Amino acid sequence: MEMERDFETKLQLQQPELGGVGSKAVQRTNSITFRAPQEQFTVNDFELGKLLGTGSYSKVIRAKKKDTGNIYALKIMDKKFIAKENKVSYVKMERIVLDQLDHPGIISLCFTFQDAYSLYMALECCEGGELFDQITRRGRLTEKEACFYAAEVIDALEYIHSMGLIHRDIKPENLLLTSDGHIKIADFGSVKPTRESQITVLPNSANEKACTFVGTAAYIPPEVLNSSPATFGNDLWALGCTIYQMLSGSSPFKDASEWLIFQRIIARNLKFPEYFSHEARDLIDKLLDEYGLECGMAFVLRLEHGKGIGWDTDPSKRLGAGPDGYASMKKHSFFKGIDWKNIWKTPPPPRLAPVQDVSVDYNTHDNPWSLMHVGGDATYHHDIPDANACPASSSEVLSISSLASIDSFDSRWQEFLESGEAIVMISKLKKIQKFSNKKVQFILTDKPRLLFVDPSKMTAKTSIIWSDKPSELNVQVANSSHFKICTPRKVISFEDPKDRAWQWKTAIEGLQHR
Ligand SMILES: Nc1ncnc2c1ncn2[C@@H]1O[C@H](COP(=O)(O)OP(=O)(O)OP(=O)(O)O)[C@@H](O)[C@H]1O
Repeated sequence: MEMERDFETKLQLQQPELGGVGSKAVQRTNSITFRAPQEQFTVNDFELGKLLGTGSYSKVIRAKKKDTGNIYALKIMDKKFIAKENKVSYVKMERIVLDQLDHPGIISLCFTFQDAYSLYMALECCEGGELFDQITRRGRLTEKEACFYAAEVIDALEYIHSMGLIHRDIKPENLLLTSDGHIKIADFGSVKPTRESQITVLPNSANEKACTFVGTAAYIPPEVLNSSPATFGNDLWALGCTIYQMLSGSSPFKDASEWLIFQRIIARNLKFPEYFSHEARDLIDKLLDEYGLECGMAFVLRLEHGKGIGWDTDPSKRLGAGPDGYASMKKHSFFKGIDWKNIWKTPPPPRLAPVQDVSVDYNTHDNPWSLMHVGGDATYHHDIPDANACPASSSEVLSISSLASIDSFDSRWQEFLESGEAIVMISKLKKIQKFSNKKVQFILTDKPRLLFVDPSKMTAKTSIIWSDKPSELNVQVANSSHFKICTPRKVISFEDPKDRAWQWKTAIEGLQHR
C-alpha cells in the first residue's frame, strides 16, 4: 500500500476527469495535462500474448484488451525493482514525454494503469519487431534498405530534437517496425530535455545532471565518456553507429568488452568494410564527427592527463547539428532519391516476418510480474545495478569496472594519477580502525593500483601493494557494505556506504585476472 501511495505521489497520476477508455482525450492533474489517460484497468482486462521484448527495467508483452479486442504492447514495470534501482525518474520521464509527442516515427502511448505490483504503459504495438533482428537475421541490410530506414529515423529524430529533447539511446534495438514495415522510435526513458524544450516535465523529473552517463556502450559518443553534458550531437553519433550496423551487421566500435569498446570509441578506431560505398563512408564519417577533414585538418590528436590519446570531438560539428540543422544531412548524397516529404507514405523494403515466440502461460500466477526476471545488460544507466547481489560472471565484472570508470570521470582525482592511468572504481569509504574510523577516498586504477586519498585535505595517503596473486592480495566480503582487503602485511577493513562491497571485490579480482 505504501509503495502504491509512493508511486501515486511520485508519478502524480490521478483519476481521469475527461475522456473514456483508450481515448486520447485530455486528462488533468494538479500538475500536468495528460493525453493518454490513467485508467482503472487491471491486467485481467487483457489477454496476454507473446513477450515482445525485455528492457533493463521492463518486460513488454503483446496484450489484447478483452472488451475492445484492441492490441497493445504492454510495458510492465515492477514497482519494487524500479524503486530499488532508482528508476522512478526514468519511468516518469518516459510517461510524460511520450504523452506529448506526436509523430508517425515515434511509438504512441495509449493509456497507463497500475496495480499493487506493477506500472503498465499501453503502447501502440509494433508487430514487425526490432530493426536489430532484421539486421542480425539477415547478416546485414542493403544500402537501399539502410537508406530508407535511416531516412525515417532521421525524420523522427529531427522532430524529437525540434521538441528540445535528446533521446540518448538510439540503437537498432530501440528502432521498431510496424506491421507494414515503417520505423518507430521507442524507449524514451533516457530522454534529456534541453533548457529550451517546450515539453512539460514534472518538478524533479528531469532525471539527473546533464552529464549523467546513460545509453548503451557501443553507441556512446566520446564526449559522453568524457563527462560532457548531453547534446543533440549524442543522438547523431548513435545514428552514425546505427547506420554502420545496418550496413555491416555489427556496431562500428564492437569489441570483446565494454572496456575495450570505450577505448576504441575514445581513439575513434573506426574501420569500414570495403563493400561500403563512398557515400555511406562519407555520411558515417560525418556523423561520427570527422569534422577535422572538412576544416582542412586531418584530425587533432591530444594527450591529456589520464585520458590517453583521443580525438578532439565537437558534437555541434556533426552532420545535422550545424546551423542549417537537418537540411545538410538530408542533402547528403547517401540519401539521393529519398522523397523526404512523403517518406511515411513510401513503401518500406520487404522484411523477414518476426520469429514466433513460444507462448507463455501468464495466467498461472496472480501477479504477472512474478513470471518475469527483470534485469538484462543491454542498456544501463549510471547507477550500478543490484548492489547487494554478488556479481559473478566475467561480463558482469567487466561491466562493473567499466561503469565504475565512467562514474569516476572526475578531474578532481587526476592529480593523483600517473600519465595514461585511468580510474576503474572510486568510492568514499570508511576505513575501520581500532580507535577511530576514517573517511578515505579509495581509488582502483587500471594500472592497477589501489590508493587512498584524504578527501578533506586532498592529499595522497598510502597505497596497498598490488599483486595479481590472490595469496598476496584478496578481498573478503562480509556483507553488502563491509569488506576487508588482505595482504601478507595487513588486513584493512572498510565500510562502503553505497553497499558496493561486492563490486570492489569483483573489480579488483577482474584486474587480477586481466
Ligand atoms: N511498442 C512496442 N511494440 C513492440 N515491441 C516493443 C514495444 N516497446 C518495446 N518493445 C520491445 O521491448 C523491448 C524493451 O522495451 P524498452 O526498450 O522500452 O524497455 P526499457 O526497460 O526502457 O529498456 P532499456 O533497457 O532499453 O532502457 C524493446 O527493445 C522492444 O523489443
